[in-house]
Formats: sequence, C-alpha cells, structure tokens
Amino acid sequence: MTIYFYKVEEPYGCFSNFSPHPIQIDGWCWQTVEHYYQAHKFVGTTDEALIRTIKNVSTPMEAALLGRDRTRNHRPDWEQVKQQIMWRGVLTKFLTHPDIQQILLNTGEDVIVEDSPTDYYWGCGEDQTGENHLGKMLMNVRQHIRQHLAQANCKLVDR
Ligand SMILES: Nc1c(N[C@@H]2O[C@H](COP(=O)(O)O)[C@@H](O)[C@H]2O)[nH]c(=O)[nH]c1=O
Repeated sequence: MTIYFYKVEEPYGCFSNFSPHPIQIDGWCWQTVEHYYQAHKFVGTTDEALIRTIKNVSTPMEAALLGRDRTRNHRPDWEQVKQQIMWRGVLTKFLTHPDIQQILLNTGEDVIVEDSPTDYYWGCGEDQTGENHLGKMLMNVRQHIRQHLAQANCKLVDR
C-alpha cells in the first residue's frame, strides 16, 4: 500500500512538518518541524534576526512564508545542508512523541508519499513525478527507530 499525506487535518496528517508536535534541538524549542526547518535557512547570515522571529510566529504557515521570502538572505550552503537539517528535525519529532512514533511504525513497509500539489522536491508534486524526499525521509526514520528499538531490546536481554 502507499500512504499519501499532506494536510494536518487529513489522514496521516501527523507526518506533515506542519503538525503541532514541538521539538527541542540544541536547547531551542520549536513549535513544529516547519518552524525549525525554515529558521535554519538564516543561520550565519545578515538576516539572522529572522531566526527568532520565525521561532515565535504562531503558525507553521507563517514560518514557511518568512522562510520562503526570496528578498531575504538565505545561507549560501542551504541546498547542501537542508536534507541534514530536515533529518534532525523529523527524527527528533518521532523520537519525542510516542503516539505518532507508533503511527509511523504501524505503517509497516508501506511507501509514504508527501502528496504536495506544489512541491516537487520534498513531495510528489501535482503529477506524482516529484522526488518525495520527505516521504523517503519518513521511511528512513521508521527504519532508524526500529533498529534503535531492536538494539535497546538486545541490551535488556543481554543483562
Ligand atoms: N505540508 C505543507 C507544506 N510542505 C512543507 O513545506 C516545506 C518545504 O518548504 P521549502 O523548502 O521552503 O519549499 C517542507 O517542510 C514540506 O514538507 N507546504 C505548504 O505550503 N503547506 C503545507 O501544508
């Protein structure tokens, strides 16, 4: 089976980076993965003040709009680091919240697709030809957490 998700209020909406699941990374608390991800576009730039602004806006959509503002200075290495930054955010989200971790694990080996009509990088785009990096990342997080849990169980048995 293939699982499609996009809007928070629709099935599997907890897989969206817009879902209201806070994460804490390096002592900073982010309301959503989207807040965290968008703010990191400005690390080390002359627009660094925007990081705090994005952190404090009340919705992930506001965070996304600020982060996507092309009149602002994005870090020059963004394309090289964005996967790594997203990985940290998404993994932390599913390690922090046991209820949605269970939903992710219960998807078994199903393919997961971010059914975004506009995003051909993180999602599948309108015509399904997109790269679906967020869906792929969620499947990798699922695998990573399974291995992590298996190792923890082995340690318990070894005692
Ligand atoms: N879920 C969701 C979106 N998708 C999210 O947008 C982010 C990509 O942003 P960027 O790299 O700036 O293009 C990434 O987290 C992707 O999952 N976008 C939306 O406008 N609405 C939404 O409900």
